[in-house]
Amino acid sequence: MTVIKICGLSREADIAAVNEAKPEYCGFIIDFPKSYRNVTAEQVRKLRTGLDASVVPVGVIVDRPVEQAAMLLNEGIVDVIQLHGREDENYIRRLRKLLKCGEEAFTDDGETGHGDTRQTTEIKDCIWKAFKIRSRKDFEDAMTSSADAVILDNGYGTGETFDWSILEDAGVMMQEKKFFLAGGQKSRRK
Ligand SMILES: O=C(O)c1ccccc1N[C@@H]1O[C@H](COP(=O)(O)O)[C@@H](O)[C@H]1O
Repeated sequence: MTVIKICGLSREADIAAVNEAKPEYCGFIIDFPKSYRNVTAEQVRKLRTGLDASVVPVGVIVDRPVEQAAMLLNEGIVDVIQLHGREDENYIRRLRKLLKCGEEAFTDDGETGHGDTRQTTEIKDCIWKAFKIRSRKDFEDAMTSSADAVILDNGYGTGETFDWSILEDAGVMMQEKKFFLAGGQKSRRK
């Protein structure tokens, strides 16, 4: 299944545009001042109130403390966190432990302690990890990540694609892991 994320929202006009386009996800670049799309968590909290409920908000962070990543999810500022720096497997493990949803022990029949029937996947698919792809090895390493989804990207919002020929014949691997192809996406790209 193909899903779309529109990233870099910072103004109410961006929210209005996303509400019209209705991608599955939209992204906010949080506390990364080098980006002209940079916003604070407080701005996201406010912008989110105007977001259509069908669009899932994603917080994009770069090498921020793990406690901040957990706070953004636990306080419901965003529903998904996209780790776009040098965060490693240890970081992802620590983040999972800090998540409130992680405390909601699932019973054997897959229900939470609150008696609701949410599926495990809905609750846990909230950690994405971005990888800068320069070689086949970069791609293969990305596919072994314990993140719930991986972002295959050229860099930090450069607006440019990486060499997609690296993914040639990778069909089977790409069926085993949720991934996003990022960087320089154009509506008419084939
Ligand atoms: O968009 C940014 O400014 C940005 C800054 C720091 C880290 C990630 C950033 N964006 C993410 O990068 C990819 C590709 O974006 P683009 O197509 O190159 O603009 C995307 O996932 C954004 O979320």
